[in-house]
Amino acid sequence: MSHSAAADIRIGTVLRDTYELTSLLGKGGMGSVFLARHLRLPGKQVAVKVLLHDEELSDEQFARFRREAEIASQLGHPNIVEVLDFHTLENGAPYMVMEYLRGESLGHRLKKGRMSIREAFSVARQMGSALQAAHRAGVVHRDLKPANVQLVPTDSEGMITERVKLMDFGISKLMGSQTLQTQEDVLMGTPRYMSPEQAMGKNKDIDARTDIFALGTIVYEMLSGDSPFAGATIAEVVYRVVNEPPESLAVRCPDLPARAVAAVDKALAKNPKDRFQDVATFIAELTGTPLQSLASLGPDPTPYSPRGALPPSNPSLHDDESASEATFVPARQSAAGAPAPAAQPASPNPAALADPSVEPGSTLAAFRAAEAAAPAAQPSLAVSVSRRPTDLSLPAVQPAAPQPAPPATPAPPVAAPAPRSNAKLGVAAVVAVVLLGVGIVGSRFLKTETPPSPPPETPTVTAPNPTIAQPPPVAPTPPPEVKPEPPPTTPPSTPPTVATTPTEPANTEPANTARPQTRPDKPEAVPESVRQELEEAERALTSGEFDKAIRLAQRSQQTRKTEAAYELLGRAYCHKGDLGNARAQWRNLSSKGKARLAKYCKPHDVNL
Ligand SMILES: Nc1ncnc2c1ncn2[C@@H]1O[C@H](COP(=O)(O)OP(=O)(O)OP(=O)(O)O)[C@@H](O)[C@H]1O
Repeated sequence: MSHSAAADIRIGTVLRDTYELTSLLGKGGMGSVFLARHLRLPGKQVAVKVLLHDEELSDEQFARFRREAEIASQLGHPNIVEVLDFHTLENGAPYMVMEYLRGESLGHRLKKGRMSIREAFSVARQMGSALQAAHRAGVVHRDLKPANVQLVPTDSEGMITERVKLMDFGISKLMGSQTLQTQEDVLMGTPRYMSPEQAMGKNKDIDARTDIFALGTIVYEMLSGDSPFAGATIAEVVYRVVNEPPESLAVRCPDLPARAVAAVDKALAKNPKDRFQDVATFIAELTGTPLQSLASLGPDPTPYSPRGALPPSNPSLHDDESASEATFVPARQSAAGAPAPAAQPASPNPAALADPSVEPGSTLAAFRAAEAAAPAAQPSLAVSVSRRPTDLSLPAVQPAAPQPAPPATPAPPVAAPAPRSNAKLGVAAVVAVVLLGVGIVGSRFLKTETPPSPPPETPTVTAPNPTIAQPPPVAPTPPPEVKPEPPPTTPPSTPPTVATTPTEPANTEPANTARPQTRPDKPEAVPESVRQELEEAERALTSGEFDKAIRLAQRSQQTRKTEAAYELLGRAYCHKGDLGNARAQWRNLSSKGKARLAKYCKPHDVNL
C-alpha cells in the first residue's frame, strides 16, 4: 500500500484547525520541520514535522515516521524531545507535532570547537540518561550524532543551563519488535558515528552497545574537537570505524582524567563484548558520578510496545533470532514491495566514494556513498537508497587484514551480501476514513449526476486548501458568477442545508479542478459521493461536530469543489470562531452566498 504525500505546504497553512505553520525551521531527509502556533492556546509554539515527498510514500516510510512519533511520545523523558500529536493531512501526508526546541544543535556547537570537560560531561550525562530510558524500554536509537542532539537554554534554580534533548528516533530499533525489521548487509546510520557492527551491516548484532559506541564517538568529539574516525572519504571513515583505534584522548585532551580516557576507549571497543554493557556504567566511569533516575527507585517501566508489535521477547541486549531474520529495505527498493533478488558479489565504486568535496560525516556524503555503490553493484544487489540521506544501503564492510589501509586506497573490502528475502512490513498505520452518506437531507438542492463520477482513488497531494489561513492556498480566482437563486426553503434562522446556488448540470470535468459554477434556478450538479458527503457534513454540523463537518466537506472538495461545501465550511469555521478560515471560504462564494454566510456568522461574533 502507499500513501500520497504533500509535495508542498505553505506557511500559513492550518493543520487540522489547530496548528498554523508560521515559519520553516529546517529540512531533513524525511521531511520539513515548521514552527507553528497553536490556535486555541495563544502563545503556545510547537514544531511540526511534515513528511514531505515527491513520490508516494511507501508503507515503510509511513511506518517509520509514525514509529518515531510513538517511541518519542511513549518514552516521556526530559532529555528526549516530547511528541505531542501525530496526524495526517487530508491528502494522507503524516505529520507529528513536537515541543518546539530553542537553542542550537550539538553539531552546530561543535563547529565552534571543542567543549570544556565540564560542558562535555554535562551533555554526556544527559544523553546517557535519555539512552538509559530508551534502552530500558527496549529501544536502540541507532542514529546518534551531534545533529540529533539539541542544546536548549533552560531556566533552572535561577541560572540558565542547557538542557539536552535527544531527537530523531527515525531509524531506531525496537528490541524484539516484529513491527519493522532491518535487513542484514546494509548500512544504516551516519558513518562517523556508526559502530563497527553497523558499518559491517551486521544489523542483527545491533543493541544498546551500538548506542554506547556512538555516544563514545560524540564524547570524543566534544572533548577533542574532532571525530575519532575522521577521514577524507566515506570509505576511509568506514574503514577506520571497523579497523582502527582512534588516537588516544590522553593526547588530544591532556587535562582529561585517566579514568575518563579509559572509559572512552572502552566505549569505542570494536567488539561489543569489550564495551560497557550498559550506558549507566559508561557514564559513571566517564564522569565519576553514577546516573540517577526515578526509574531506578521503582519497578522498571513497561517496555515500549507499538501497536501490533510483540513486546520484547528477550530482555537481554541481543534481539532474538526471529526478529532479526525479517527483512527491511529502507529505501526506494520497490514501491510494490517486490522482494530483492539474490545478491551477487559487488564492490562499491571507489572513485565515487572518494569524492573529497563531500564531508564524510554528512548526510550528503552518506547519500553519495550509497549512490556511488549502485553502479558498481550487480543489478541484483539490493543497493537501496532511502530518501532519508542518513540511511544508506551499502554492501557490508568486512574487517580488513591487520595492516592499516594506506590513505590512497581507502576503499574497504566488500562482502557479498547473502541472498535474502523480504518480509512483509507489519505496520500499515493508515487511517481509512470510510464515509458512507445516509439520508437525503438537502438533496433537493443537489442533483446527482448521471452517471455519478467516482471519487478519486487517492486524495490529491496538495495541501488541503480550505484549512489554509493566510495567505489562502487556493489560487485566487474570481468568485462564481452571481445569479439569482431560488428562495431558501429552510427556516430563516437555519442556514441552507446545502448550497442554494445552483450550478451547471452534469459537469464532467476532472475532479477537484473546478470552482463552483452558478446558474439560476437549477440545482448544483454534483457526483453522488459529493452529495452524500455534504449531507453527512451537514448532519455533523447540526449535531455540533464541527471538525467532522469540516473534514467531510473538505473531502467532498477533493472530488468537486462546490458552493455548498464552501458555505458549509464557512459555517463550521464560524461556529469555531475561526475568522481566518471562515473568510477563506467566504471569498469563494457567490455574492448571495457571501451575504448568507455573513448573516449566519454574525451571531457567532464572526464578522466577515
Ligand atoms: N522539535 C524541534 N524544535 C526545533 N527545531 C527542530 C525540532 N525538530 C527538528 N528541528 C530542526 O529541523 C531541522 C530538520 O530536522 P529533521 O529531524 O527533519 O532532520 P535532520 O535530523 O536534520 O536530518 P535527518 O532526519 O535526515 O537526519 C533540523 O535543523 C532540526 O534542528
